[in-house]
Amino acid sequence: MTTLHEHSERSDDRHDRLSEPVISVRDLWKVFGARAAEVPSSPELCALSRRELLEQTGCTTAVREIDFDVAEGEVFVVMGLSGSGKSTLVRCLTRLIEPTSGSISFEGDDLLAAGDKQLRELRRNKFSMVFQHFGLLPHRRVIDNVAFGLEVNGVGKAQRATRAQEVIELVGLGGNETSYPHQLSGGMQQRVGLARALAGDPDVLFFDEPFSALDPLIRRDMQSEVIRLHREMGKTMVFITHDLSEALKLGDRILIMRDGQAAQVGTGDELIGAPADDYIRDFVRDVPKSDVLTLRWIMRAPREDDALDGPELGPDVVVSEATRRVLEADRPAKVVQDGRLLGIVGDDEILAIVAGPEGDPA
Ligand SMILES: Nc1ncnc2c1ncn2[C@@H]1O[C@H](COP(=O)(O)OP(=O)(O)OP(=O)(O)O)[C@@H](O)[C@H]1O
Repeated sequence: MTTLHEHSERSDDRHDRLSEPVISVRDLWKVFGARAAEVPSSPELCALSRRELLEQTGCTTAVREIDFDVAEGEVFVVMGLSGSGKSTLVRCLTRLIEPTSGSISFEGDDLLAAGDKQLRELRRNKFSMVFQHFGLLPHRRVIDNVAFGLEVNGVGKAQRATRAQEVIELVGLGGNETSYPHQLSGGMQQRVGLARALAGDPDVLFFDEPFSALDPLIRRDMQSEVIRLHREMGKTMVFITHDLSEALKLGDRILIMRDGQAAQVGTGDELIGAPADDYIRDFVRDVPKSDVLTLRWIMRAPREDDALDGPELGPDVVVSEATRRVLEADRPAKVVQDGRLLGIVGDDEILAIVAGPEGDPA
């Protein structure tokens, strides 16, 4: 499994970004089938299993009672197994699929009330998508693929060439402007996809399993690239994946879906440190906890015989990064925030996570 250090570097500024949500989803349902509209408000139909519902009504509930907010500048990951409803949910957020019921607001406006014209505007100026299969135009050079959205939006030739060149450099594709997609590797093609998505300076980037088709090493490069771009540009991102390590690496918060429902929404350390149920516990079982859990999760109250002059560390420092300092010190580390002692962490707390038995931290 990949190490998750990038995630930990990112977590420090996570708490600084509380603001009005960019996207706000409440009680969202998407049911497929002729009788779809009946399902959300019918206690009898809601009580049926997926299979029973399908047999009795011909309907499939892909998204069920989902609530979440995405904050400005947040990377919000939607993850789950195949068929759990990830794509349907995210397509509802851009109205590529019409939800059956519930509400979605985008930048404070009711997205479900938007007419065709408004939707076109939103898709042109506010949303961008990056897909698994790149969606590049084969007969256009890299620069023309990147500039395509700008061209559609009526941006003049000189201006779109300048902007396309800018984003091409940004994603590390400088020198490949005149290549055709088939002349590029999968990773480079996906960089073109990224550049194209960034060209119009959207408010939100939606990623639908963008790296699933790439080799593992290229995939890691691309994940790091997304983290770097996010650091540089601070864009709000909604990212679908079925890969937990990818979710933990990229996500400020992660929504884990199961059979259309939200099994848990939380930060990586919340999912690992406080799994909502056995399903999540099982899901996160193989994650190296020391790479995700922070000192906040393992600290304990000081005892009378504890020396309180050990090294000071913040509560959001990841265990794997604190390990050496704690083990090298001859007294426990103090977990301190804003000058306040929150708890202490000694060798035992560290070793229970780094070397300890499989299972949840105490
Ligand atoms: N157009 C449709 N008509 C009927 N059922 C659908 C339709 N689209 C999706 N579904 C069903 O809704 C459920 C959720 O599908 P969805 O594609 O959103 O899941 P997913 O988590 O994105 O899966 P994957 O990772 O395989 O893409 C599945 O049971 C799927 O069969």
